[in-house]
Amino acid sequence: MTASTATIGPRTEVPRLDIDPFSDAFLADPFPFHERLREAAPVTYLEPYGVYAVARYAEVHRALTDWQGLQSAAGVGLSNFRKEPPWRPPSVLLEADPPRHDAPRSVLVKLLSPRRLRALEAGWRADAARVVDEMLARGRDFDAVTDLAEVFPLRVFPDAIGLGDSGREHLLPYGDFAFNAFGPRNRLVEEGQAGIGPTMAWIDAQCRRENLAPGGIGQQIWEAADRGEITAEQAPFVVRSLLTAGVDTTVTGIASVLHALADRPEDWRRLRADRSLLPRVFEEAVRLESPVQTFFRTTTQPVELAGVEIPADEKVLMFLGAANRDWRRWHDPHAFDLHRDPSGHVGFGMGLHQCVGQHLARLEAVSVLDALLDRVTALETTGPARRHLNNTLRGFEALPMRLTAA
Ligand code: HEM
Ligand SMILES: O=C(O)c1ccc(-n2ccnc2)cc1
Repeated sequence: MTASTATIGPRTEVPRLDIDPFSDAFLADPFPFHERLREAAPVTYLEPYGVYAVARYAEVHRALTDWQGLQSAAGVGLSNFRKEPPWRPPSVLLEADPPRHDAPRSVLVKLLSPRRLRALEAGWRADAARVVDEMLARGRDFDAVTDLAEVFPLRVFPDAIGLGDSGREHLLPYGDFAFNAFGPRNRLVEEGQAGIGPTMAWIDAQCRRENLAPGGIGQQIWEAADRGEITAEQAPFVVRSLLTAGVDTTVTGIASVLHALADRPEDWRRLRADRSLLPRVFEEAVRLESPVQTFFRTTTQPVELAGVEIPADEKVLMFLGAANRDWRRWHDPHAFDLHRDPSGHVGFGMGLHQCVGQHLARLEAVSVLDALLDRVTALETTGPARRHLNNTLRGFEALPMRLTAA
């Protein structure tokens, strides 16, 4: 590590670190790098990309909530939309600031609220039971990723949106590419780029009103446009945000919670006896594993952060996963603790852009966990987890496991 320092702000030096947060080494095992970033200073400067970085809880929380000083409309990836064109029309939520951000946000807050999702709950729980029964019928050994975490979201989410039956195989590759695209044009983006054309065309087609089934969330977005809550120009992009975010995130989230709970017989017994703990278990898994590891902001003016003045028009990389394991905020931060109060974690962001899909993600995860807890008395790993590398998502290729049927 070459850590030279340079006085960038008038008062506090900012360590310049030679750390590439999108290298295979970092993505495969971020924790040693998170430690270096947190302990170097509240604000650091990453030389490989010429961006500022925050990794401690306090500064990440500040960057997430100061949406005027650190905006999303210049992109929440490495690319600064003020300097280079985005790879696709920007998100009308994730890559928008008030006032443009407000109407699409309020439509999704309503359509994805816990109350609205309750209408889906019975069906999702029945589907989770079927998926687990099908798995159990194949024997004790399974892969928590390919047999469960990837199966269940694709079983329930496209139907909830109102997608047609054909082409759903495009959803995972599209999400994987979009989450890679928040990073630099590295190998992960290059590999995803090849062949993305037909996938992008399929995604764009599914956003059109005529391809969305009546009663689905997609159609409800178009009906919000009919009521003038959003414009007809915004409607397809609101649908697109759900297609982009709706699968890879929950696949990663479900795999993360199974990875956290495996080989913990005491916790498993506790949960079989008391299901009211499940929502908190999911939140603790999202804190500890942080399926979404990073997002950027862009300074709109000189911003003072922990005594450092960051000039205008600079990219600031927020290490959500590092903040969620900061000893300054969390007792025993690297431990999965069923009894901890995980509220305040930044795994779903914080403030204006906080994840509007978190209730849907939680309902999927709780449905799967409940179905497993009903049928299984022990969940053990039978081999090493294999990581799936992505510039933004921290997920798995494989999670070999063995279960003991009740
Ligand atoms: C475990 C699963 C998930 C995680 C960890 C996650 C994480 C996040 C994070 C960190 C943000 C904040 C982004 C920022 O501040 O720039 C966010 C925003 C968002 N999420 Fe999620 N997400 C998940 C699942 C979902 C799902 C399933 C959906 C949709 C069905 C979704 C839709 C959104 C949208 C639309 C935004 C933008 C909100 C806004 O800009 O106002 N997310 N999510
Ligand atoms: O509008 C988009 O394209 C878009 C919106 C939200 C996400 N996201 C990230 C984490 N949870 C959701 C990703 C893409």
